[in-house]
Amino acid sequence: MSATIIDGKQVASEVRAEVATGVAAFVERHGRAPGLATILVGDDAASAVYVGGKQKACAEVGIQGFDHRLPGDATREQLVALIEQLNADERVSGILCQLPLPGHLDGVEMTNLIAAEKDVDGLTVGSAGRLALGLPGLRPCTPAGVIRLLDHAGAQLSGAEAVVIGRSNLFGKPMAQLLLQRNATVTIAHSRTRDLEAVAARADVLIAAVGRAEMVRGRWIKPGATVIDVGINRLAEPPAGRRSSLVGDVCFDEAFPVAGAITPVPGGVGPMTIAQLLANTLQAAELQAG
Ligand SMILES: Nc1nc2c(c(=O)[nH]1)N[C@@H](CN(C=O)c1ccc(C(=O)N[C@@H](CCC(=O)O)C(=O)O)cc1)CN2
Repeated sequence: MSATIIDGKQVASEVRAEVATGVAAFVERHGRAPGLATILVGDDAASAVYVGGKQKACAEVGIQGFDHRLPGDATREQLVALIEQLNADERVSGILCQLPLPGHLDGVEMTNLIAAEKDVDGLTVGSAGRLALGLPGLRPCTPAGVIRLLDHAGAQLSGAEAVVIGRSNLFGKPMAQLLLQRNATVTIAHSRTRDLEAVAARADVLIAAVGRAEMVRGRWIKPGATVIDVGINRLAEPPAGRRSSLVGDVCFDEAFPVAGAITPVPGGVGPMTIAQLLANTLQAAELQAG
């Protein structure tokens, strides 16, 4: 038996359709659209693609986009001034600062300047604290998107052994918190974890976010496990028999015959990040409107 493929593009399009309906209702009630301001500092090619995708997605669901670009040598003061301006702008319901920032700027410090009610990335200290305490709030987009995919796949989370490989603020830590809220038994594994393979092999739900192409091999996977691949690694050319040069952190061809369900790369977790951002922007607008 081989795995069911969890189609992130399809689930993301369902989320986008729900958001479009919600935005239309918001416009009807308030006579204005929710607004999302994106900030891109520098000219990192991948970040520019992601920000472009976010702006395009806003337009498609009726959210007003504000696309702010600063040069790669922008000063801390310039970025602080922009965030403060957007915090005060009533047309802006949500603000996100695309990560990573250039090395001279501190992503944690800058993100944390975003007003709590506009923190649609869910990355400020306040949002992270609310998540850790189990209080309602805006949740980081990729982990929230993964929960939606797991629910779509019918994964049983309560009581499940969940292993998250990766401990970033952007993904691993909030992912673990969301799984804990769903009563999973959660392990966060990382580069210093002893016998990572054995830890991974315990998982009913295995989530890989390590940033190393195809590191998770088929033998690491418990038969029937749900495998979520958060990695996006661009190879010089597509692997044999594939059209895309993007691969995940999981060796898909080895995992597919062992897993019960698995996300592909591309077309798995990635599309959920932007869909969830749209949902968070609508949620933020609704909360601000009272
Ligand atoms: N402030 C933030 N910065 C970053 C975040 C974030 O959530 N907030 N996440 C990532 C990048 N990211 C969004 O910003 C993102 C990554 C991947 C995708 C996506 O749709 N991937 C596609 C493949 C696209 C390609 O061809 O490269 C897929 O997996 O199918 C969307 C958004 C880091 N920074």
